[in-house]
Amino acid sequence: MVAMVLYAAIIVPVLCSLYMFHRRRCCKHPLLRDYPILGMLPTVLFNLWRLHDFFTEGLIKHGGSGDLKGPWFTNMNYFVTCDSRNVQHMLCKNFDNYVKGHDFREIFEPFGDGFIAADYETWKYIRTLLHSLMNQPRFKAFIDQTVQKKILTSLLPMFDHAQQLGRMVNLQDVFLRFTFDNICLTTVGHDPKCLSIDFPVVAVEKAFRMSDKSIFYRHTVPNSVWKLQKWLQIGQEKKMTEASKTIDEFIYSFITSKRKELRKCTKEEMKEVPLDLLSLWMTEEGGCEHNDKFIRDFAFNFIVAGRGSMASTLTWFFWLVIKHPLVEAKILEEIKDHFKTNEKKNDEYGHGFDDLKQSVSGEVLGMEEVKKLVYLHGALCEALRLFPPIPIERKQAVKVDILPSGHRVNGNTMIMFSLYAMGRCEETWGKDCLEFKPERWISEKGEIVKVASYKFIAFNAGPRSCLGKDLALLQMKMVAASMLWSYRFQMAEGHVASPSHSFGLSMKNGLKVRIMKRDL
Ligand code: HEM
Repeated sequence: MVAMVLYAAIIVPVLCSLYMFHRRRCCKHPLLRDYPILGMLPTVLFNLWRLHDFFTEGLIKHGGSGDLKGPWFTNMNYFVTCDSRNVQHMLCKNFDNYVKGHDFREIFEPFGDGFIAADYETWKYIRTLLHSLMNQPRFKAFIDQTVQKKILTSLLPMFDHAQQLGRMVNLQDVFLRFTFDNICLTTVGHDPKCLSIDFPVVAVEKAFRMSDKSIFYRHTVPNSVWKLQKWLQIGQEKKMTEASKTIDEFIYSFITSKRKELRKCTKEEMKEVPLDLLSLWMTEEGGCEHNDKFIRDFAFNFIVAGRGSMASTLTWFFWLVIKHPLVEAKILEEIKDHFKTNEKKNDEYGHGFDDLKQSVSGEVLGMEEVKKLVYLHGALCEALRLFPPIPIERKQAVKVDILPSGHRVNGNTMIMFSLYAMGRCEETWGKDCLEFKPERWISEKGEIVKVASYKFIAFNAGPRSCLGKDLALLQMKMVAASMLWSYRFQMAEGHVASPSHSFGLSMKNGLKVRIMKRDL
């Protein structure tokens, strides 16, 4: 017995020292204090309430990059960076060496083989196809008309109703509902009508929110924990399974009905099919030959890509604009200068659409019209710089590489880059980087200043950059212009804006506002 205790007294410290030595070797550039066994977890938990700002400060203090180590045995170890040279290297120059990887696909399992989680040939194939579909003028015209109708028939009437009743409205919830209806119309041609005056609970929209939550949860615990929960079907994993079932039923029902309709069509009739993305894809050469699961993954990924990011940007944009009345005044002045002195002409969608515009109160501008609103564009870019909807992205190195900052990454190193911190770097944005200044986006000639995408990173950079960037900016300008033109918004008393603990950068407790009609 005594021998055993003596043996343990020698072996345990030796093992601990070896472990510490190994840990120091692997963690040459610690970002935070590395505690025995628990790693950097205690410091992260202590600062959870201001995580993005905390990481921004830490990264800037350490020259833009460093190691983040999770507890022992969890394998939650990352190289973290906000150095735009590293990001340019990973996303553009040495793109092939940095993939989403197997771990990402496991965590993002509901995304299946869709473009968000896929790598290599599968990703390349879908990207090429999407690029050609999204660039068709008739698809852009379809989105333009869909958004205008949605603003006129759902968004503005809902604000009118709330304003008449003197009700507070949670703008974040409104934008999530609006963008969900809108992206469902764009993807499958169906309006789930989440945005209406009674704020209904729509099962499939609720399921998408739950799926977001579950994927975030998987980032916060070791893989073994959520996998065990999934196997036992308990906790958040049980909710994920239920949400996936609802989402799948929703998407598969459209795939089945579209297949049936298309089978009946002659070649000539094919040209007249609806212009939603799924119909367009399924009428492409070979489009119908993909199996249902492949088309389901495609639709799921597109709905996710087009939903949360716009809702998040609009929420932070309105919060910033409400806090900066001078910016609001300049946006209104710009709209007035361009449109309110002349008769607006917008008859390209025919009589039916014009009749609709006559029959509802409120104003809406089309995509061609909002292109002229440079200051509003700058204000939205500023919101995206300070509050990128996807605040952190992850990549996995395939082979050993030396980053421009001098850090070495090994094959399989997990890398995170903070888009949030990159928008707040003094070297890129100057001493006033924390200020909301739409003017920084406008040149002396009155044009939008072009910033390299690996610096203005909200839409990602390189071959995997956002395919919906231009459409998203135009749609958000249409929404913002029509809302600001007709209403004034006042923040609820005592409202504190802080990011919630979620995968996207949403606002904790939403954005509650009082609405007043604007007299111009
Ligand atoms: C404010 C709005 C938006 C922001 C900030 C944004 C941002 C991003 C980011 C950061 C990525 C890279 C994701 C990754 O690889 O992990 C991405 C990809 C993508 N986005 Fe957006 N997005 C927005 C709106 C949209 C909209 C409205 C659409 C579609 C109508 C869209 C379509 C796509 C597509 C198809 C990709 C995949 C590109 C690829 O993997 O090759 N996005 N977006």
